[in-house]
Amino acid sequence: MFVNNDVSKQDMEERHIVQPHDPDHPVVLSTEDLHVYYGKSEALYEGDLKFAQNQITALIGPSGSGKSTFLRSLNRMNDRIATVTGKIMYRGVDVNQPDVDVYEMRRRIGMVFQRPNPFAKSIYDNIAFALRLRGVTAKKDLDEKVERSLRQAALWDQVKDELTKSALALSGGQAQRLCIARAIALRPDILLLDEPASALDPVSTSQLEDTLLKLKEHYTIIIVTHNMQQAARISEYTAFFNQGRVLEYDTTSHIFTNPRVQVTSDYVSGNFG
Ligand SMILES: Nc1ncnc2c1ncn2[C@@H]1O[C@H](COP(=O)(O)OP(=O)(O)OP(=O)(O)O)[C@@H](O)[C@H]1O
Repeated sequence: MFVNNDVSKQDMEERHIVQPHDPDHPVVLSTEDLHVYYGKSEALYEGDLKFAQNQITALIGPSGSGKSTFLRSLNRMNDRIATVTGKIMYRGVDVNQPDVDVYEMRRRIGMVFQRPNPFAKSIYDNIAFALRLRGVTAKKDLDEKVERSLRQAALWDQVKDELTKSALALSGGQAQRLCIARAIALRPDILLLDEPASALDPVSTSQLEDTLLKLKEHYTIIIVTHNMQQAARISEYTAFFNQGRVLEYDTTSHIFTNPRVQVTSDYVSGNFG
């Protein structure tokens, strides 16, 4: 009756995966036969997903279903804590190979975490820090890049007169946008966000969503969220995870208005568990 853990045979038979295929938004990242193990315990089974350029993809599903495990594998944040097998194809290169320069890869595939984690430095230096490490030292260049990043993260107008102030004095929503500015300062291609609004109030959450909608003009965004309305509001594609498997993947409108898998339907309508 049951295949691994509590995924029922019915869920597996109903499994419905529709990969994006839009010529205007080609696939930039895909996983093939991705499995993740914490010790001997398998946390992710066959995560095969494709991600479309300049689109937002939401990863949803109950707690412990493997969303963060999947997301963190994409730029190898799980390297030290898990065994990740399978391919992670980024623009034709399997970045899950041992000879890949992980540091450089993470410049292209950046991440923003659940809790805002600004450095104990000034607002300016939070962004300039990584730029300097990468050899940007001329003040004019740094100023330009700091401003561009803060503008894209919709924080510039609020902080432009206090760039030397400690980042630790920012509100939660501002601090999270600073972390986004920090991530985009290096001009990544893909932005991974792990529940970035979970610690924010509704106003800050709404501002963050507006920011993400603008950022998708420049970046491909993959976001883990527990907030169904948020997924519905901002994403073009949604993947539903359950018990370490992707049970349904489709356009967000399909997932929310016409889900094919019963457990997806139960989850998005709040009848789960
Ligand atoms: N560092 C770790 N060591 C061991 N097991 C882990 C670790 N991180 C996650 N797991 C396990 O892997 C499974 C998937 O967890 P994961 O955090 O990916 O789920 P999730 O869907 O993101 O959950 P949540 O929504 O609560 O963040 C769970 O059984 C979890 O206990």
